[in-house]
Amino acid sequence: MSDESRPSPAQPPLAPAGAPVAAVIPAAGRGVRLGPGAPKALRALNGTPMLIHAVRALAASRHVSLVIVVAPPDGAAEVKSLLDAHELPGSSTDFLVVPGGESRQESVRLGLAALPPEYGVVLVHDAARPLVPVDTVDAVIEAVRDGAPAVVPALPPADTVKEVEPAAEPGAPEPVVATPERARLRAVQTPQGFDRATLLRAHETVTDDVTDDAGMVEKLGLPVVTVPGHEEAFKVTRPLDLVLAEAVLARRRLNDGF
Ligand SMILES: Nc1ccn([C@@H]2O[C@H](COP(=O)(O)OP(=O)(O)OP(=O)(O)O)[C@@H](O)[C@H]2O)c(=O)n1
Ligand SMILES: C[C@](O)(CO)[C@H](O)COP(=O)(O)O
Repeated sequence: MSDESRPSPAQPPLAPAGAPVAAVIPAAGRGVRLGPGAPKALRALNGTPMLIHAVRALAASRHVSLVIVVAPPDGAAEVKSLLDAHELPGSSTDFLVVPGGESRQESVRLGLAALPPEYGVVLVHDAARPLVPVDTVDAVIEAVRDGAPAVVPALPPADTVKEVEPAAEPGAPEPVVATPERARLRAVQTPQGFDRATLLRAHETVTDDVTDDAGMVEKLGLPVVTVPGHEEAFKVTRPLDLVLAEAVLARRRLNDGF
């Protein structure tokens, strides 16, 4: 039998079951769309900084053993103090804080530069998604450990989506170019989960502007899969999102004393 016709041995999973999991939390954005104030990740939700909610959400997974927080460029010391002041009772998760960069992509890259070698699975989670449920975090981890190089939590859009020719002036009418078939569209959230080598390669090689890390893996030509997202994993972007986040926290307090 020639080498070519011999059946190839099964590929080992990229990130085998039990591979240690680290999470990078980009938290260095200004939050321009939220309006004037402190950097978005440091603004309070129910009296606690949004970033602390996000860190707790990731550390709630028993699989996550390291969280790397990417702080506003001049705010690393403040973020370290915040983490010290908001201990996570019963958690064995370790923390690192590094200063971030000009763009989300650069902030994630700076976080990855601090990643110790033993972590085979890496999650990237927006500080601006402070209320993601632990089940969503665990579903992403499970899919990566099952062999997917890149995993994104996703939800079907509630609205019909149009492709337009963007107007030069904000608010000017925009010609509609197409109506993509809604059943094939998904709105993606974080945490996005990756086999470590895949994510590092994506950040080393892809230089185009992208809005999420999975998009970089797509540019490498590698498969990205979705798992079900969650409505509470929404991104706090505009002022109304703060109202919604406070309402979700109030409902959790009523339901389970969180
Ligand atoms: N230079 C940047 C820009 C963004 N982020 C992080 O990326 C996540 C998603 O970005 P987004 O919600 O767009 O945050 P901002 O960039 O802060 O928002 P805006 O565009 O309104 O300023 C946030 O957790 C944000 O802190 C980051 O770490 N570094
Ligand atoms: C990564 C992300 O949250 C996935 O939906 C999103 O792409 C971030 O985009 P933003 O424009 O930086 O908020």
